[in-house]
Amino acid sequence: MNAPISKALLHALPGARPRSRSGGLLIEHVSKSFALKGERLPVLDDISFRVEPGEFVAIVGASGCGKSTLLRLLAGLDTEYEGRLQHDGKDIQGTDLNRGLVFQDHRLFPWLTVEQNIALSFTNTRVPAAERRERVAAEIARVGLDGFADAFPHQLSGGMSQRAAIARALVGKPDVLLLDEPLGALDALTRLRLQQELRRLWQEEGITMLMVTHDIDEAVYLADRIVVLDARPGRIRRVQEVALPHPRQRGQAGFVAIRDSLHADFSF
Ligand SMILES: Nc1ncnc2c1ncn2[C@@H]1O[C@H](COP(=O)(O)OP(=O)(O)OP(=O)(O)O)[C@@H](O)[C@H]1O
Repeated sequence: MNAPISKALLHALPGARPRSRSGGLLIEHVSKSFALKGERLPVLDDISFRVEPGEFVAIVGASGCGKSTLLRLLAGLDTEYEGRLQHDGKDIQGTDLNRGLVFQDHRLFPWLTVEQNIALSFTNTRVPAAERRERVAAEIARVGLDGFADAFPHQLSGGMSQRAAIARALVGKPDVLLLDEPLGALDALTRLRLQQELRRLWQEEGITMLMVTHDIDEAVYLADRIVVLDARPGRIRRVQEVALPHPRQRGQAGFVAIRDSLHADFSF
């Protein structure tokens, strides 16, 4: 009989992570337009792709091609669109704690502490107070903010604020994290550090991640697949597979080749 692989050993294997059974997303023939000065402005045109449970997918594309719009639709923040959006086979009809959302700006309330900001995710839920406290403390520890539960946002660095925002999304135990340029406002070193932490979180928890980023290097470092969008209206140009083991080495030939081919998509 084979000995069971310990969790620690499983995580030591390059690219290995717990197999997820939930957290699949279906985006099928999705189109979206906005009304602007009495005219329809088409923003997304016939977008179709799947995100498998536990997969890390990045979306890249020129400014204004509709990346954030697509993420907002998947979050359930906007329900006016054509086509079909499903999470684990169910139509997305509004926001759900099962789909955590992290934005570029942390959106923490300045008058609330880190702990209180994270606990806000439980608004309108029936989670008992003791369990709330326990889960908030666990997430604070998980994102490395031990000792800062009672700090206010102005007492945190940019990176710490983003960690708090990630903890707020995680406390609902989502099986999907929707990340809209979550590291875009950080300095280069903090950004590299948080990229590693996001990767570790993804590998350890098996949460499906769908991340919008302007940073091609970041997309190649993290994602299994990269969806490249064209602009006006947003259409899928191509989907790039990244079959490289983790942790990825940015100077490695395979990494550089994929990064260069993506850069070529955006050279004019
Ligand atoms: N509520 C809105 N009403 C009207 N137009 C909108 C609205 N939200 C977005 N748009 C338009 O939709 C287009 C896509 O916007 P979106 O923010 O999704 O792009 P993006 O790819 O995320 O851009 P960026 O990379 O610059 O963040 C833009 O032309 C924008 O002006």
